[in-house]
Amino acid sequence: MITLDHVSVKYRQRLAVAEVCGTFTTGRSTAIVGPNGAGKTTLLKAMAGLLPASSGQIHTPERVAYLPQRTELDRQFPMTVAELALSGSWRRSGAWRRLDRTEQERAAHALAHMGLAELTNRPIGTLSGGQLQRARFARLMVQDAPVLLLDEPLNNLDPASRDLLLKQLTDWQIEGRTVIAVMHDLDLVSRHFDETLLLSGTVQAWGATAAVLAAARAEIGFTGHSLWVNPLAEEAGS
Ligand SMILES: Nc1ncnc2c1ncn2[C@@H]1O[C@H](COP(=O)(O)OP(=O)(O)OP(=O)(O)O)[C@@H](O)[C@H]1O
Repeated sequence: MITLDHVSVKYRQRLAVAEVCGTFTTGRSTAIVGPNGAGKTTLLKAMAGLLPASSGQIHTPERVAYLPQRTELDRQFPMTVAELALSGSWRRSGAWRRLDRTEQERAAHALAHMGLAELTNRPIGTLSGGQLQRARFARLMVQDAPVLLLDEPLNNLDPASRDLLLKQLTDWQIEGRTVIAVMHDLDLVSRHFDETLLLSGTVQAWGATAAVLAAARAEIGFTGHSLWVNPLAEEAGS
């Protein structure tokens, strides 16, 4: 169970996320949704331990794996697809220790599962967007963490890659892992996530997906592409 207790996160003096309180239950999936600039990525990074909370407490008793948004920068690392997947075993093998056969087999299995068996020796810079995201998912599979924090995992993908990764999200849920993902596609959210956190600087709603999305649509017309006002952005005068 991950608990957020009055969590706020600032960039310099400016609040990006304010007073978030709530619980992510072990084994449940949660979508974090909200308009641009709502603080979704910021909250996920804070939960991954990559940004400090400026106030409040984040309790994450279990090990987390974090998938940042995909960017062009990802392609610029001089590594192969196999090396990317294998880097998920870092915690078990240590940065400089020789990687044993078990870890290599684990990475090969994850890549095959992601349909990348033929591409293992390719530099990641030569992959398509969908192939790269599948390789990044293979790395997550190798990490084998009980909690997955995923930032827009299904954005801008070809249909085949999207379906494959969606199935992987479902498999992780069936395995009892806690899946927390920033999502923009509310149809996918309504079909695949148990709970939804609607964020706009502060928590607007958090609970069962059907109820949160129904309230969001009815009360504020939030469609996933809305121009809904972020109160923290208003405060900052932007
Ligand atoms: N590194 C940074 N330095 C300063 N301000 C930042 C930084 N990263 C984000 N912000 C600001 O914090 C606020 C929240 O940004 P964040 O990226 O968390 O939003 P988001 O909900 O993930 O948005 P999107 O849906 O557009 O990805 C925004 O006002 C943004 O401009």
